[in-house]
This record gives sequence, C-alpha cells and structure tokens, in this order.
Amino acid sequence: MLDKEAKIYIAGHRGLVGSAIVKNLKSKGYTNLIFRTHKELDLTDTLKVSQFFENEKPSYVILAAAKVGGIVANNTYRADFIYENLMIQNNVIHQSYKHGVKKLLFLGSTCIYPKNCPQPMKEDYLLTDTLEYTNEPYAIAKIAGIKMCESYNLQYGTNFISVMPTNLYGPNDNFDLEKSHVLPALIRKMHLGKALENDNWDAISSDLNTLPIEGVNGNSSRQDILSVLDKYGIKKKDHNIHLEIWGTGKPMREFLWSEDMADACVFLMKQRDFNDCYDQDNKEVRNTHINIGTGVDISIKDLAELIQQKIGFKGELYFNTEKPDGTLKKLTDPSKLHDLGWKHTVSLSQGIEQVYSWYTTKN
Ligand SMILES: NC(=O)C1=CN([C@@H]2O[C@H](COP(=O)(O)OP(=O)(O)OC[C@H]3O[C@@H](n4cnc5c(N)ncnc54)[C@H](OP(=O)(O)O)[C@@H]3O)[C@@H](O)[C@H]2O)C=CC1
Ligand SMILES: C[C@H]1O[C@H](OP(=O)(O)OP(=O)(O)OC[C@H]2O[C@@H](n3cnc4c(=O)[nH]c(N)nc43)[C@H](O)[C@@H]2O)[C@@H](O)[C@@H](O)C1=O
Repeated sequence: MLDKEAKIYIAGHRGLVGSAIVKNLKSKGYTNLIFRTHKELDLTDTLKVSQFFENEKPSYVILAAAKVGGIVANNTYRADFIYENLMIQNNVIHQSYKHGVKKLLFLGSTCIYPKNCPQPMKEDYLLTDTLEYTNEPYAIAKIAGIKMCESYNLQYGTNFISVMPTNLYGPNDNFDLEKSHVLPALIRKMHLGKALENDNWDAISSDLNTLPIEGVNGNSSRQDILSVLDKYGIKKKDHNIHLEIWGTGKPMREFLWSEDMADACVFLMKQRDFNDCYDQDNKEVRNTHINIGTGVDISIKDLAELIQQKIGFKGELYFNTEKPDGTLKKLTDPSKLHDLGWKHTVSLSQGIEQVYSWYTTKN
C-alpha cells in the first residue's frame, strides 16, 4: 500500500502542514508528488478542480488546503471560513470519488468537539453538544468534511479517512499578528519586543521586510513602525516594553509540532483504512475520525512565559480581556492513535526552540 512511485496530490503543499507532509514523504523516498499553489488552482472552483483531477488522475490525495486562522480571524471572517472550507473539501472529496482515488486523508480540527466537552476529548464526543462560538462556522465545515468522507465510504465504497489535529506550529506557519494562531503570534511579538528593548533596528527592519504589517515595512520611518507595533500590542513605554496577550491567559491549549503531525498523517495513510475503523456488523457507522495530539496542555499565560524565556524578551506581559478567550480547555485523547502505534516525538519546549531558530534564520 502506498508504494514509493504512487502519484500523491498534496493540496496545500506550501502551508504549515502541507509543507511538512511533503518533506516527510520526500524523506521516505516518495517520488511522484504533485502540487498546485492557490494561484495555480483555486480549490473553491468546481470546474477547475474537476479538470485538474481529469488531467492528473492522482492515486492518493492529502487534503491539507483550507482557509485557516486564529481565534480572531475565525470570529471575524465567519462567512469566508464556512464558504471556502466547504467548497474546497466538497470539490476535492467529490472529485477524488469521481476519479477513483484509492485513498484520501482529510484534515479537520479539534474545534469540531463541543465547547464544554468532557476532557480529554474522545472521538465519540463529536456532535454531543453546542460548539464554541468563535469558530463555529469553521467547525461546521470540518464536521461536514468528516461526514462527507464517512458517507462516500458507506455509499460508494471509497477509502477516505479523517484526522483531527490539535493546535499545530512549526516552519512555514502564519506569523501575521492579527490572523495567526497564538504560538506564532507570540513568537513574533516577543521577537519584535526584544529587538525594540535592545534598540536593534536592523532586526526590526529585517522582520518587517520579510512580512510587512499594515503598510509598514523595514524601510518605513521609526515613528510609523512604533505606532503600528503599538497598535498590535508591542508598546514602548519609556525604556520598558509592554506586550499584549489576548484574553485572560487562562485557556488551556495543546500544541503539536507540525513535522510530528505530518509523520502521523503519512503513518495513517500507510496503516489505516476506512474498513479498519468500524465493526462491519454495526449498521450505524459514526466517528471514524482519529485525534492527533500529544495529550498534554498548557495555559496561555504559561505558554507566553515559556516563549518569553526561550526568546530572552525581558518586557512586561499584560492581558487584554477585550479579546476572546475561546474554549477554556480542548485537550485531545490520542489513545486511538497511540493504540495504532504512533506517538509524537517533539516536546513543546524543543518545538519552540526549533521554530524560533527557523524564524530567525528566515529573517
Ligand atoms: N494550523 C493549525 O494549528 C491547525 C490546522 N488544522 C488543519 O490543518 C490543515 C492545514 O492547515 P495549515 O497548514 O495550518 O494551513 P496554512 O494556512 O498554513 O496552509 C493552507 C494551505 O491551503 C492553501 N489554500 C487555501 N485556500 C486555498 C484555495 N482556495 N485553493 C487552493 N489552495 C488553498 C494555501 O495555498 P497557498 O500557500 O498557495 O496560498 C496553503 O498552502 C487545514 O485543514 C487546517 O484546518 C487543524 C488544526 C490546527
Ligand atoms: C487550531 C484552532 O485555532 C483556533 O482556536 P484557538 O485555539 O482558540 O486559536 P488561537 O491560537 O488563535 O488562540 C488560542 C488562545 O490564545 C489566546 N491568545 C493570546 N494572545 C494571542 C495572540 O497574540 N494571538 C492569538 N491568535 N491568540 C492569542 C487567544 O485569545 C486564545 O485564548 C480556531 O479558531 C481554529 O482555527 C482551530 O481549530
């Protein structure tokens, strides 16, 4: 199964997860990988996706393309999150069925579980209560993706499996200060905060030239840069830097290194078929998806202090409770995955060092 010459389409190959999956597959000797950037193939375009599958006829598909963002992006662009995600997954899953794809892996998210879910969250807790408001549209699209895979398997005999990863981080993450997830946002905020406290304008220019913020880049005036950083919660007060953490700092989150996530995906592509997921005699097939996580979580306050210590930023942290907390706890129960023989290898402490090293090399 999944021989080294198999034609595998990785949708979203430049993203956080997609790029790690490509790296993992290449390292294992897979040679026939195909990709398209968003610009080359908009996966919300049904006709173009159909033509792509007709021309390329991939044997395997890993669906890591999606509209993705942190808590504020999810809460603000609610229509885009539900529309784009439903369109992307409807097109890719349906065309995979139409063109005889042997196996597809769909990436969901642990936000599919109820807001006040019993902890740790088992796969069977799906659809047992109300969802978290801030990411409800995104979660509903992801639940539709799971049910689409299950339904196509049951009606058409396809082999489409789903995984529900916890919060991920690593190389090629999104470091936008407003739209990203907490871990990359705090890495960048503290990197800029440290540069500011050391009056290291070369580091600030280099960072802003790699990824401009709201119209300022590395060549903008210092006054303009200071005023934009202030707006994003990196505030210079006399000789001290005050750095904003969204919410109360009390929510707990679980973080998985993206390359571990990629390894779990490739492991499941090789080891797990839909037919292994359920009892053939059971007429009601539900919850065939698999959690991917570490089973360990940390409060946002402790995460911020850990990143602060790793980066060596000496300023003060303050909590902005005008910003949403989101779910208070969403810890996965990864025992289904552990029972299959896979476990993560990179700790949060190691991962933060690795991603910060990657971030500073890139700048
Ligand atoms: N990041 C996280 O913490 C988590 C992520 N997930 C899930 O994992 C998967 C991967 O996420 P992640 O790698 O973080 O996301 P990224 O935002 O890093 O990457 C998303 C990728 O999708 C592509 N893409 C987006 N929209 C389209 C479109 N309309 N047409 C074609 N391509 C498109 C982008 O292409 P391009 O680069 O060309 O713009 C990009 O490569 C997603 O399903 C996400 O929901 C689940 C839980 C947590
Ligand atoms: C992966 C998961 O990601 C999203 O859910 P989330 O876990 O709530 O997302 P998050 O990483 O943005 O925030 C985690 C916590 O951290 C706090 N927080 C502090 N300071 C910053 C900060 O500076 N930026 C961000 N983004 N959050 C911050 C923030 O207030 C929140 O309490 C889903 O919408 C959905 O996309 C999904 O599936």
